[in-house]
Amino acid sequence: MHPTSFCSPSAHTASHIGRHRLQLTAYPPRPAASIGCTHRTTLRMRGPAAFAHRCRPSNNVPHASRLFSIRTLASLHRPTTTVARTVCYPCLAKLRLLSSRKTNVVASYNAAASFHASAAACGGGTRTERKSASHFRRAVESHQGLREMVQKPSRMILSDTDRVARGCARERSKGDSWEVLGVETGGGMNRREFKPRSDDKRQYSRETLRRQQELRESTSRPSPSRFSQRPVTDLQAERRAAAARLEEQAAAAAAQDRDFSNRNRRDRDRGDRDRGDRDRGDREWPQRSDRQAQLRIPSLRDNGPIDPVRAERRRLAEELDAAGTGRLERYPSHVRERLDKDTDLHRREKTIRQTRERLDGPGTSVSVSERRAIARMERKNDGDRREHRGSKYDSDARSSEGLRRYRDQNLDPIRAERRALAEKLDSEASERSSFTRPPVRRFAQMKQIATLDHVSSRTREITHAAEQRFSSFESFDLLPQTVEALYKDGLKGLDDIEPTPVQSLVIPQLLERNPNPRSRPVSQPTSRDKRKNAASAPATSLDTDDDTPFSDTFQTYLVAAETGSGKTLAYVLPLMDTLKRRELARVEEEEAEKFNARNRSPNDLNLSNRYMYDIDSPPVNHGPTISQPYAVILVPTSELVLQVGNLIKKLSYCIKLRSEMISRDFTGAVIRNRLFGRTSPLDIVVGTPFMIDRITEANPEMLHRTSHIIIDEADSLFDRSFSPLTSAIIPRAVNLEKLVLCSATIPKSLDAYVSRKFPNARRLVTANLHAIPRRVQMQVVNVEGDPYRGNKMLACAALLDDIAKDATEPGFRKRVVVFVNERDTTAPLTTFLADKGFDAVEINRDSDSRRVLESFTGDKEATDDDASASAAVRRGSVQVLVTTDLASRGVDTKNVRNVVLYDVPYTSIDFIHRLGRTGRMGRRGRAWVLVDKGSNEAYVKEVKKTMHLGQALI
Ligand SMILES: Nc1ncnc2c1ncn2[C@@H]1O[C@H](COP(=O)(O)OP(=O)(O)OP(=O)(O)O)[C@@H](O)[C@H]1O
Repeated sequence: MHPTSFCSPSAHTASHIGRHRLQLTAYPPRPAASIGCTHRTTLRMRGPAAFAHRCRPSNNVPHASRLFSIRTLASLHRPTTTVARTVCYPCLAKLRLLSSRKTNVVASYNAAASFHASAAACGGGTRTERKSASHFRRAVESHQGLREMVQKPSRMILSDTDRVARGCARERSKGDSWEVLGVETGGGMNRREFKPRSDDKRQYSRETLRRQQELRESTSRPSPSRFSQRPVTDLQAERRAAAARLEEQAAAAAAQDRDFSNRNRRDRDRGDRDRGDRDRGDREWPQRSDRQAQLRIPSLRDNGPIDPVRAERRRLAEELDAAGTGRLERYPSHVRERLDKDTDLHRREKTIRQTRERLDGPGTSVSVSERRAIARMERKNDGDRREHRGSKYDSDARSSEGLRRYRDQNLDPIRAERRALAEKLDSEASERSSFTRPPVRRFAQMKQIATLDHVSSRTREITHAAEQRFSSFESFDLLPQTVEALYKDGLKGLDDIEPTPVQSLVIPQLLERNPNPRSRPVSQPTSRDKRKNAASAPATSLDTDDDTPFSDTFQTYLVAAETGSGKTLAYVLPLMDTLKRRELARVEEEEAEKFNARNRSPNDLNLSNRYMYDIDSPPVNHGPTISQPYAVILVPTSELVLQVGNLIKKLSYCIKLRSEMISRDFTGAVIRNRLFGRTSPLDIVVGTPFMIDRITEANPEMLHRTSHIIIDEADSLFDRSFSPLTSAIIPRAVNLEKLVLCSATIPKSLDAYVSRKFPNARRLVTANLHAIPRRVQMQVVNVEGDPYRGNKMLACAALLDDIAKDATEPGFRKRVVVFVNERDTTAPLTTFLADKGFDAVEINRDSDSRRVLESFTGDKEATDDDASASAAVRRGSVQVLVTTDLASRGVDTKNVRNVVLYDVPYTSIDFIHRLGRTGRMGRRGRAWVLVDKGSNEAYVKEVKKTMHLGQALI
């Protein structure tokens, strides 16, 4: 800013100032504020000589001269009692400057005045003004403070009188005097209040003190437990505390040292050099080495968790140091001897070389005795060298470098030992690959309701490596028809199909290449067996204390991967492939038998026709027999039966297998037709535990040929409500070979149950298990404040309206799933939303969920609505599904981008499953959580933070 903008002096100012040479008095409490001026200045003086001077903006007296005249008047009367009311910023700054420099104040005043005066002249002016300008330049050059001001003009400086007037500071009367509160300069962004400097200083020092205090407190906290999982800063704090302790010790030792030397000096001064006294002093004062031992840096092992490799290293080094101080103060005698000898040899050789050089030099006369001495030295050296021959000493060692290396490697046992240990530790550390800290569990609210099992980072690392191995479905050992079925029907319409992590991990494990697995004879169960089975059928649930493990005649797998990661195909593909291989093997066997029968020799025929009149007894009709599927897939709901059953049916078309679905969606007649009296054998049955349990309870033989049971959504099917049914089905499959438990979450209860009942189960979990993908964005909406004031339904409707309006998914009907906690909420919420113009449907046990879900799981519907459509039309184009957790598990809502959690889920498990309905298979998704005063907002925020960090929920 040009200086003219903050003052309007004239030649009069300079001359005026030049005439009056007054001494500026410093005012101790507020030196700057108490001597300034403004365009509206009032001076008040205490006592009988009270005086007031008022200077209005309209006043023609220039700025600097006013300043000066005020000072003149003030100093003529009683300067120490003068209190100016307000001060404009440039003057304040200058006067601060001046008052802080007590030397030659008059000259400085002149400089300040000329600074004002010449500022106007810079833009051209009268001769006097130009003269002032040169004066000003000189003044600025000589005056550091002014130079700074010119170089850095303040943005807060006022330019015209109106704003100056507006910028006058607020005032407050205090007794009979006026107190300067500060100077306000302008409004808007430039508004700022200047306080007297001394206050700033005090404030600053208080703040600094507070920070220092905090730092001291934090550094002197006790060492944390290894498992308290506090962030790294704690470790740093402890290190600092250790360092502080050390410093204290050092200071104490230094004080003792000083004390000791003072005492010695006193002794010396006293002339007391008696040996006895000195001995006494030595006895009192520990030896130096002991003191050093006392001051040894304490190991950081004692101060919380550090990298174990480093800790071990440090410990060993300390041990060695301690051993070295006591045992080997210097090298052992034999080492010392050897070293001395080496050094002697080296020295002698040097002397010989120098003498020889001297002898060979021109005109040198050497005495006989000298020649003899050299010859003696040479002989001795030769002898020493011969002595060393065969030892490790070689010519290389004669050079200083070689000697050092030789000492390092062979002679210094401490260093050698240290080096060996360091190498050992390094190799051990590299074997252990990398040290990974356990995941930081910093979330208190989540901890309180922690339900999920902890998967170690080591397991995650291993599985992550396994997930990377397969880049295409062809690289698995699948039958060609299986791969073809996948491309043509399973993932129809998708390009660049690659196995997902869970598929890479699971398919190779579940695939079976041996077409002739062990077969066990299946006997028809007697009524006694049935009774026994019924009695032994465990009514186990996750909570029962029945710890009897299931039979270990089959392999158990626990497969867990994040939602929407393709778990269904991960178990369906290897299952169908295995069944197809077995069928092909059976067909081959039968053909071979037929072939053998055709080619039997006549003798064999005679033998078989020996009893030619024997006839087979006619078949006894026992009524229709139940089909015995090779595999059974259990899922919790009839919606999932449809979803999984349809996928298998699609794949079966190419692979040529037979599959059926059984759920309450089908009538009894349909189910009977599907299971009884079939002409062709059944390969796969998909059903709910309820239906399969009822059928197999009456007809246990249905499962006698079953070699594979797959339990999808295993955490649900082993919970309190389903577990008795599920656990009863497993033992009925007497020929079971593989049991696969599949889930997106492993609750602690499931983990404990699997460990108890299937101790040999193999766990196949993906690296990202229990983590909600970052591609799902979650927002928390607090409905308590304006404009909703606790009206959650209104907040939900407003949210849906926003979704309807936004520019996402152009050209398609948007789909939103709204999750509620209680079944009773679905109906009123759906009605409310429908009243507001949304196309809202609910799904509960009584509604036709099949039709409803189809519209949410199918492909996206196109819409003609454009941005200019009315609000009602836009709302109508958003499909809203209001549901409980019924639709939160397994339902493949792959085209849903928006999920609203109307209620905060009770557990992390529900969070994962509900949010898992969006952002499936690498797609993006959005989620909103509505919180009111009854919800645990802190918990929701922790979940959000965890999602943001990409960590697993707990
Ligand atoms: N390799 C693949 N490439 C592309 N899409 C796939 C692949 N595997 C599966 N999908 C598709 O991903 C979607 C989700 O699959 P699926 O339902 O099996 O997930 P999920 O892990 O069982 O989910 P949830 O835990 O919610 O039950 C399905 O639409 C499926 O067709």
